[in-house]
Parts: sequence; C-alpha cells; structure tokens
Amino acid sequence: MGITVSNISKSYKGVKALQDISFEVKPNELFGLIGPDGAGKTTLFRILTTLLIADKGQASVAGFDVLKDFKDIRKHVGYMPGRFSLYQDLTVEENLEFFATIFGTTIEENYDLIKDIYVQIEPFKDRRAGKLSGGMKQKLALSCALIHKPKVLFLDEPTTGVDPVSRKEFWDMLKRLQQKNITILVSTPYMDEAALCDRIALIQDGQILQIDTPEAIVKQYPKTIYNVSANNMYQLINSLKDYQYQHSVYPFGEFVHYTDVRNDFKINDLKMYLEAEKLLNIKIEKTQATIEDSFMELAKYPNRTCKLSKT
Ligand SMILES: Nc1ncnc2c1ncn2[C@@H]1O[C@H](COP(=O)(O)OP(=O)(O)OP(=O)(O)O)[C@@H](O)[C@H]1O
Repeated sequence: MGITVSNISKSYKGVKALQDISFEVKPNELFGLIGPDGAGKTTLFRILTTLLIADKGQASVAGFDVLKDFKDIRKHVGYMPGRFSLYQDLTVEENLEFFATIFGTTIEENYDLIKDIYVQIEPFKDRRAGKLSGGMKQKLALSCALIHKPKVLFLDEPTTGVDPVSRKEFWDMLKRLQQKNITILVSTPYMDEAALCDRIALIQDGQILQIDTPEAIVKQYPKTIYNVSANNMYQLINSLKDYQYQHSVYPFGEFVHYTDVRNDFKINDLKMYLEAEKLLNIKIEKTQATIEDSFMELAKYPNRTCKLSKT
C-alpha cells in the first residue's frame, strides 16, 4: 500500500513545476522529498492527494489510481498541507471533531492512533486554533490528518516555522506512526531532516536529482570536503571563490565547505594562498559529506549522479 509515481509532469503557464517525475514509496516506508522552495514538492502532493490533475503520467496511492479512484484516495489518505490548514476560529477540540465528522468517524474511535500527539495539546482543547504556538498548531494539524486512520500520510513541510525541540518531537512521532503501518511521504527544505527518512528523493526545479537511502547518497559524494575557517568569513568565502583550483565553496555553519579540483590537493597550498590573501587564524580540516553537500553537488550538475572518483 505504497505510492507509485510514473512520468508525472505539470506546468503552470510556462512554469515547469514537475518534469517527468518517477519514483516509488514502499508500503510502510518513511520517504522524504527534499528540496528548496519552488522545487515542486507541493505540486506533487496536490497531485497525489487528487487536488490537482497532472498534465502527463500516472500515479497511484495505496493501490488506487489518482484519476479513476480519487474518491477512494480521499478516504484513505491523510494530508497535512504546508500552510496551516485548520479553522483558526474553532477550538482545538472543535477542529478535531470537524475532521472526524467529515470522514464519518469520531475522536473516540481512533483516539489510540492520535493519543501520543493529542495528549500534548489536550490541555489547550478549548483554545482557538489561531491562538496556538507553531509547534502546537502542527500537532493539531497532524492529529486532524490522522483522525480517520489513513493508510498513507502526506506531510508537506510539516516542520517549517517550528522550533528545534518541536521539530525533534515531530520526527519521533513520525517514527512511531510508521510502526502503526502507515506509509509516510514527507517534504522538507531542511537537509538535516533527510537523515531521519528511510529513503529520500532530492528534488530541484521539478526534477529528481537522486533517490536513495540518506546513507547511500552521502557515501556517493564524489569529493573530499574540507572545513575551512579564518578570522573573516566574508573575505574567506570571496578568496576561496577566487582560488583557481576551487571546485565548490559554500558556507556551512561556522565553516566554509571547500572542495578542490586537483587529485593531489595539499592543505598547505591552500593555507599559503589564504595567508597571502591576508586572512588570519586559518584552519583547514577534512570533514564528512552531508546530505546538503550531496544536494549542492547534484544541483550544480543535475544530469550527473555522483560518480566522480574521490579526490
Ligand atoms: N498556481 C500556480 N501558478 C503558477 N505557478 C505556480 C503555481 N503553483 C506553483 N507554481 C510554481 O511552480 C513551481 C513549483 O511550486 P511548488 O509550490 O510545487 O514548489 P514547492 O517545492 O512546494 O515550494 P514551496 O515550498 O515554495 O511551495 C514554482 O516555480 C512555483 O512558483
């Protein structure tokens, strides 16, 4: 009871939002769509939840075709859209009751499934949804998306605008839901969340750059990455970008991630160059690739999967 997407394309007046997308989500899998704003994630969610019709291609969800069986899909999927979708003027409890009613069920009937999540907002059950914090809104939206016991759950950027503690709690909840036989497709622009999925698709400009487990994607990263730091971050980035042997340069927290085009790269050569650029306190150390590094590399060369030899 997973998801199958075959050659789906969708354009809006000349904007190619999705370009020949194909992938499968296995039953019970926690699958992540990882990509920046405008990559096409919401368009894909809307097609899979039958709210939008693709220009080309086929897709099925929980064994149902998105066109022919749209009514079945609506019964069997839960969808938490990116932007807050609840009724701001209804209370927490009224929102949940409303969603239960439209799916012909009651809060009591499926309480077990949402219990873990709902207990955290139950003390505020008489508060209007519009007056909840970001983390609480997100828990209520998830409870509403689950109240009819869906087979497949679609979560579009569920942690955007949510504090780090609530983000962590949210992902713990997803892991628990997965154990209750729910297939989950979740999108996020946060690369660190990608590592929490079973498999991910990296998506940009409506195209899939790579699909694999997070571990495999990182493993295929083709270069050796160096953490570089110095007294002046802005000048460091500019100097590294001007260096004739640079392959990639971008800020990564307190460091700059640097890769070099040469196979015989020596840390000392780069250090000498940066010293000549008048930078101080220069530190250069090898580091491990992350999903973000893989994404940046693939986004730079979208038609190439990471197959260069390691330098
Ligand atoms: N109704 C629309 N009319 C015209 N262009 C649209 C429409 N909806 C989306 N787009 C464009 O299609 C592309 C994909 O948008 P989509 O919302 O699917 O991406 P996304 O990855 O979900 O990003 P975001 O998080 O910003 O919503 C973007 O270039 C967007 O501007």
